Amino acid sequence: MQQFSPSYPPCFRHQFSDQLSNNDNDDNDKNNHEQQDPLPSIDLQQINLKQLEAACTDWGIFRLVNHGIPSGMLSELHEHAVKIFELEFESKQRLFESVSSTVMSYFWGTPALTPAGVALRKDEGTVDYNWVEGLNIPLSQPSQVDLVHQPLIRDFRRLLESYGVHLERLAKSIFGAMSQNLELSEDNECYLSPSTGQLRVYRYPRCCFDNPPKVWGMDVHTDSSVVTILNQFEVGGLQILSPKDNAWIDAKPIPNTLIVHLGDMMQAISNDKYKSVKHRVLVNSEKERFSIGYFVFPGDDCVIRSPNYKPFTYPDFRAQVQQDVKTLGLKVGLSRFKLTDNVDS
Ligand SMILES: O=C(O)CCC(=O)C(=O)O
Ligand SMILES: [Fe+2]
Repeated sequence: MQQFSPSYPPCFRHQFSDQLSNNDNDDNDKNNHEQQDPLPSIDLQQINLKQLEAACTDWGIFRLVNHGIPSGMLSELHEHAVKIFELEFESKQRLFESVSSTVMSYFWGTPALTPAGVALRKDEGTVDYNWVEGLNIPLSQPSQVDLVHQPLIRDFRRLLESYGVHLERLAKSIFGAMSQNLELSEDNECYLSPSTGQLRVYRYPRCCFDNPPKVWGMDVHTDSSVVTILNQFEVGGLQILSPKDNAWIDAKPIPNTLIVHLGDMMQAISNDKYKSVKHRVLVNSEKERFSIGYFVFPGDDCVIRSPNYKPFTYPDFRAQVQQDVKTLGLKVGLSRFKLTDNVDS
């Protein structure tokens, strides 16, 4: 029998036999290098508007190549993330209690957070954990990083800020090209507000259950953002629901490529022409998985006007999502703002 690491939150510390259980993801990992990548690919240095349009309408997700982020920066991010998550759980909690959530906050069990970075759970009922722990880093806040006395957090925050500068550049280019395709006017510039950028660094602990119920690293959802730019390190597990044939497909990690998801705000901005793609993360019994997501939103005062929707702002949307998660335990999403009775599929 092996005991899971003391760095895991107690609810993830299960004993398991060395003989590993059947896990969907084991097969995925083995086949990762053999399967052909099904996702469309966009070259950031020469964005082909036609290809981008097809990726946005047919898929709502694409792989970004030639993004210009040095690979050394990505490995450094990975090293820092490992170092922090590997701290003993109780010291990790104490460490994050000592810094402001405007710098970095720590959560586990759910990716749903309040604007202040606190994990948001359903009021009552079964506790239904996602097998994930994470760090939330709002890039919008003046970081005050010089005032942080914890070198581990201070240095990681600095590195994340440099990474954030690259991501802002990427998000602006992608959004600019999508705006051209959608013929958005200059009045709609506020639809993407880089000051809302936020990073999430995740560790998906190893997980082994001999018996279902099935546990998810992150269960099926759409992102609320305009766009999400995701970097997954080495270990796969991300799956997307292909809008083409409604089948789950692996979005495997390929070195030096990033994954771009269109989020709910982009679906609304495009009046449902582009899709906010459904995705989920599988658990893995053999390896821990790390990823970093960048999420960017419309400006707080920016009203989204789109024929299929009531005019709404991102804070209206976020408040509705938070209320639904608290009371229903799930995000209802865009259908709350639709003018017709057409509920999202
Ligand atoms: O870790 C991943 O690959 C995906 C994370 C994700 O979907 C999210 O944070 O919304
Ligand atoms: Fe997501």
